[in-house]
Amino acid sequence: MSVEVDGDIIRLAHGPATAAVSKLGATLISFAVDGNEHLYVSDAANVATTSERPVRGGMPVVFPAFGKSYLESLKGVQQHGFARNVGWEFVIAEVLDNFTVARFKLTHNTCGTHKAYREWSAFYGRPIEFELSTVFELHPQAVVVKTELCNLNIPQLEFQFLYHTYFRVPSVDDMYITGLQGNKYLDRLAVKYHVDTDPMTKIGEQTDRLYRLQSAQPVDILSGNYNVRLTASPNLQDLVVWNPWQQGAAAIGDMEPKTSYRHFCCVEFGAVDGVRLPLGQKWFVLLVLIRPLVKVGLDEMVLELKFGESWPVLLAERLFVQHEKHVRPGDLVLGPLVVDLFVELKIQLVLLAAGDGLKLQAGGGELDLRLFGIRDVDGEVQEVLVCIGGAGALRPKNWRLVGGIRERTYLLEELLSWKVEKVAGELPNSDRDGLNPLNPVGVWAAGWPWKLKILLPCCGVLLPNTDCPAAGLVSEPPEKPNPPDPDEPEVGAPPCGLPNANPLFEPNENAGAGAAAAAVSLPAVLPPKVNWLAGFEASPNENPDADEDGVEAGAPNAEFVEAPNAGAAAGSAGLEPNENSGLAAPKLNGLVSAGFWSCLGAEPKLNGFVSAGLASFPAAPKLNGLASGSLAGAEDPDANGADLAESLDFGGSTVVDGSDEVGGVSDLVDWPKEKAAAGSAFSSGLAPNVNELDPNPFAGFAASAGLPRELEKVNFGVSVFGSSAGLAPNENMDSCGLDGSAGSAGSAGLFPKENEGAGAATEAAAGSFFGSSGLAPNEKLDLGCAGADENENEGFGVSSDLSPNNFGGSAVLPNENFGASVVLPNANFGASFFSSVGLSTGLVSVSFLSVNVNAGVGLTGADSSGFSTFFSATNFGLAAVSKEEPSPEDANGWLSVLELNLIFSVNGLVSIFFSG
Ligand SMILES: O=P(O)(O)OC[C@H]1O[C@@H](O)[C@H](O)[C@@H](O)[C@@H]1O
Repeated sequence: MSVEVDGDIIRLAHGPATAAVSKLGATLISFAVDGNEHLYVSDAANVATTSERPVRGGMPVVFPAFGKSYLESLKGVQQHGFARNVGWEFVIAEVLDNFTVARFKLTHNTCGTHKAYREWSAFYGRPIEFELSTVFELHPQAVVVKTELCNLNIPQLEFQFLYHTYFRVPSVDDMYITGLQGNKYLDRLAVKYHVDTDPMTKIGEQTDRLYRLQSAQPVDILSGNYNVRLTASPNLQDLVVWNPWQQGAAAIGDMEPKTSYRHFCCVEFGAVDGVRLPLGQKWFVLLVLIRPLVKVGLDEMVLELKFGESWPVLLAERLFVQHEKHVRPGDLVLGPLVVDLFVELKIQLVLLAAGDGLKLQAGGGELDLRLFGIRDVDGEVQEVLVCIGGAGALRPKNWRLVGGIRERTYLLEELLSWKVEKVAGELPNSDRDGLNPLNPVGVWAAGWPWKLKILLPCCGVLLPNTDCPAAGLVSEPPEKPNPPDPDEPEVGAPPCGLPNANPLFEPNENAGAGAAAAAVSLPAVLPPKVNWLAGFEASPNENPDADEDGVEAGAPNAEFVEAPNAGAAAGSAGLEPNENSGLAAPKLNGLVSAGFWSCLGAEPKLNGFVSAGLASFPAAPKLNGLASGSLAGAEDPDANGADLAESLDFGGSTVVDGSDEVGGVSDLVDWPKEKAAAGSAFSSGLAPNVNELDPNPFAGFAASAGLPRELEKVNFGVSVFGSSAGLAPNENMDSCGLDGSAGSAGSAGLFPKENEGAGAATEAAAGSFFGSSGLAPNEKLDLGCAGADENENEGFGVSSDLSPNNFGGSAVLPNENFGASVVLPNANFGASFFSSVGLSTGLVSVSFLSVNVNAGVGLTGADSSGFSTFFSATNFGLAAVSKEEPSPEDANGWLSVLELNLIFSVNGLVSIFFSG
C-alpha cells in the first residue's frame, strides 16, 4: 500500500495491484495485478508534462472532442480534444484501508491558453469555465476510474468524452472481446454500419469501430492471464475498438516497436454522441477495470490412452475423478472465470457418453462437460465440440465457449441447439460404431493433440449472457445544442452538485435508501438475469409465465414481473423494496455487487462495488457506495457518505430527511422510516415500511440479521454468518408474521408484496442458496409452498399458514441445495439452509448464527412445541428457544427470555432438539 510521486508520475500500490498515473492528461499508464500489466504503453510514448504529445498508450482521457468532432460546437477542437495534452493538477493521493486513491483535476485555469480550449470557448463566445476531475482508486484486483465534469458558466455545454484505453494482450490473435454481440457499429475506416453478430469479437485486421451499445453491460477482454472486465456507467454508451494494425502502426510516429499493434487492442468506453450539460450541473462517469480475482480452472488433463487397434472408450468416471473442481459458494470470482481445459489426445478419442463427462460443480449446480467429435467421411475428426450441460444453476445457454480447435468459437447455446444435431446428422455409421452422440457411449478417433480453451465468463457467480434489456434509466439524450443566444442573460452559476444534478443517480420515487439511487445509477451493468443464479430462476422480463424451470407458472414468476430486478448474487443478498420502501439496489444485485461481497470474506469494500445498495460495516465504506447503493457506515460514516454524496449525490441511507447527513449503523435507530435503509457487510439489510412500522433499529448488522421491530409485527430477516439475507417489509401489512424470510448460506432475497394483508406466509420469500433459487410466494397465497425442481437444484421456500396451531414446515429435497423458509403467523421465523431445514412453531422470533454454510436452526416457543433439526454435515447451528412469550412492548424483550441451545452436528450426525 503506497503512493509515490515520481516527477510527473504518481505511482500507487495496493496489495497485489500497482498503477501509475501521469499528470499529462491524468493518463493511467500502468495497471498491473500480480505483476501482470494490463495496459499497453508504447516504448516511444511521452509521459511527461514537458511535452504536449499525449501518451501513446495507457488510458488517456479524450475530452472534449472525440476524433475530429462532427459536432458544430467542437469543430475547431483538435483530434481527441486537449485534456490529454496538458498537465493536470495532482490534487491528492491517499492510502486507505481498502484501496489507494489519487485525484487529478483540470480546470479552465489550467488549460486556458491552450489553442483547442480557446477554439471550444469561441463557440460559446466566452471562456468556458469548467472543472474536470478524475479519481483513480486502486483496489487489489481492480482500478476504478471516476470522472466528473462540472459546467460552471455555459447554459448548455456540449462535449464528447472517451476513456481511450489501450489493453495489453500477449497476442491480439488470441484475444476476444465479449459483450458486443448484437450491437450496431460504425466501421470508421469503411464508413459503413454493421451489426456485430459475433459473441466473441476478434480483431484480425486494421480496425476502427464505433459501437453504440444497446445496453450497459460489462465487456470482457479475454486473453488468458490478461483477462480484464470493463464495467462502465451506462452513460458511456459508445465503445471504440481500435487497432491500427501494421499499416496504421507504421504511420504512428510514437508507436514503438511497430509490431506492437499485435500486443494491444484499444477498447474505449465513451460518450461521443455529444453530451449536453446544463449550467451548474455535474456529469459523472465511471469505468472499472477488474482483473478476475479467482481463476478456477480444471487441472490440465493429458490423456494418453493407448488402446491399440480398437476404439478406445474413455470412461467418463475417469474424467470426472481427475478433473472435478469445485467452485464453492465462498469463492469470490470477479471477472471471467477461465477454465482451461487441455485435452491432449495423443492417440485417439473422443466421444463421451451423454450424461457423463466432466463435472464442474459450481455454486450448487453441476456442470457436465461433454465432448463430441465430428468425423468426416474419411474418418478424420474435424472438430471437437464441447458441450456444457447439466442441471442446475449453470445453464448451458448462458455460457459462452471458445473452442481452441481450429480457432472455432462457439456459443454454447449454439452448440447445444445446432451442433449437436449436426453431430447426429453426421454420424451415418453410428450404429456400426455404437455411436449416437445424443445417447451414446462414444468413441472417436483423432490423430493429434487438442487443446480446448473454455472461457466461462463469470463474475461473482457464473455470469449468464448479458442479453437483458437496458434498464432504460438513463435520461433521454439531450437535444443538440443551439449556438448560444447572444441575448441570453448571463446566469450565475449555481453550485455544482445540486441534488439530482446527475440524472444517473436520481433516486426512485419514494425510495428511501440510497440503494434505490444505485439501482438507477448502473441499472444494466449487471443484467437482471444474473439474479437467477442466486435464486431467481425466472427471468422476469422474458417469460414470466414460463414453466421451464419447474417453477409453477404464475406463482413465483409472477412476482418477478413485479419486481423484475431484484435478486441476489451468490454470496450476497439483495432485495427488492416495495414501491415505497427503500433498499438495496435491485438492478445491481448480483455480479460485482449487490449484495455483499463481504459475506464472502474480507473485502467489504467490494460490497457496493459498482453496485448495490449496501451497507458497509466499519471497513471501507467508500467503496460500498461506489456508484451505488445505500450504506450505513459504522465507524467512518463521513467518509462513507461524503464519498457518496460528493460523487454520486446519493441520497439513500446516507441521507436523512434530505440532508446530507450520513448515517452509521447506530443512526439507523433514529432514521425515519421513509429514509431508512440498512444493510451491512456480511449481512442483511432491511428497510422499514413507509406506511407501516417503525424503522428497524437493528438493520445493518454485521454478520447477521435484521431483527424484529415489533413482536406482533415482526419483520424478520435472518442471515447466516457468511451469508446474508435481506428483506423488505411489506407495505400496509396488517397482520403479523414475517415480512421477510431467511437467507441461506450464500444469500437470500425476497420480495414483499404490496398491500398484502396476510402474514408472512404470503409475504415472505425463501432464502436462496448459492446456485439455487429462492422464491417469492404468490400473491395472496394463503397456503402454499413452492417446491424445487429436482433437476434444477433449485432452492425453494415454503410459506404456509397451515393450521391454527401455527405450524409451518419446510421441506427438503434430497440432493438439493435448497433454502427453505417457514413462515408462521405467529412464529415469525424464517430460515433457510443449505442441506438443512429450519422449522419453527410458537410465538417467538429467533435469530441464529451459523458458521459455514451448512447450518440449521430451530426454535420453539413457550406455547407450542417445536424442534429444530440439523442435518448439516459439518457445521453447527445455534437454536434459540424462547421460554416465554416476550412482551410486545419490548422490542428487545425476546432477548431476555431466550435460552440458547448450541447444537453441533458433525459429519452426518443428525441432532434433533425438542422443546416445548
Ligand atoms: O492517434 P490518436 O489521436 O491517439 O488516435 C488513435 C485512434 O483513436 C481511436 O479512438 C479512434 O477511433 C481512431 O480513429 C484513432 O486513430
